[in-house]
Amino acid sequence: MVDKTSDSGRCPAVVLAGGRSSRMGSPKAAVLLGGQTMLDRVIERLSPQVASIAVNLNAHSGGALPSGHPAIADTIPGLPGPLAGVLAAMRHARQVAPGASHVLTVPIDAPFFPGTLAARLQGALIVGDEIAVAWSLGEMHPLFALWPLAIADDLDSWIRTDEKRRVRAFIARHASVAVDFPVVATKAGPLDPFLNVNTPQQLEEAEEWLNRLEDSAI
Ligand SMILES: Nc1nc2c(ncn2[C@@H]2O[C@H](COP(=O)(O)OP(=O)(O)OP(=O)(O)O)[C@@H](O)[C@H]2O)c(=O)[nH]1
Ligand SMILES: [Mg+2]
Repeated sequence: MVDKTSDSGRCPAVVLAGGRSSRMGSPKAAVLLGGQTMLDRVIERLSPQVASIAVNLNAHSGGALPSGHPAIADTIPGLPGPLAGVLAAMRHARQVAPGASHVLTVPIDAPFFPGTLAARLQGALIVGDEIAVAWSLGEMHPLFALWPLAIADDLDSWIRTDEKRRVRAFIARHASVAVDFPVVATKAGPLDPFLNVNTPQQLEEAEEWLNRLEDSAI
């Protein structure tokens, strides 16, 4: 059986922010929601859950961000798609947390993701070497996942050969467990905790949810 976690009992995490943000029109990491950048918001939500946080910025040449978290480039430059970021996350985790069996990934554009994300994904591992993936409302959220570091070499060769590089297709190659997260009950109705903010209009909607949520802890 593989260790479910790092030595601290918490896993390392990587925020996936290496996309083009073409629908938003400007980098989503720097977009403001409730007066805070999306990156700061995601880091704030993730910090109590994990052992360490790095940020995948695709072609970024490395170094630290203003928040002090390391920025990591894709390990295979020029291959589009989020799996390039997942691979970079696996390689990074192997370096910074040699005892860890998995790395958690969280995309930059889902500002209300659960505060129990890491604990519930880790707790769902059965044998210990599976991918644990978040679901809500009957839909898979494949970038909210705990990835076993042992499958990094398989991902490395698979993304070089499979042109579509679909995240779901890669998950289907391996043992996985699904973890269902409930909607968040608010006075204004149910909120999908994985609400995705890709466009300026969705950003406005997220701002409205934030105002409604002011009194309710999520
Ligand atoms: N490293 C890396 N990450 C990516 C790439 N494309 C998408 N991602 C990440 O995958 C996640 C989901 O992708 P999208 O929601 O489509 O984000 P996006 O590609 O920035 O936005 P669009 O250009 O509007 O599709 C985001 O967290 C991105 O940062 C890529 O080419 N390389
Ligand atoms: Mg998105």
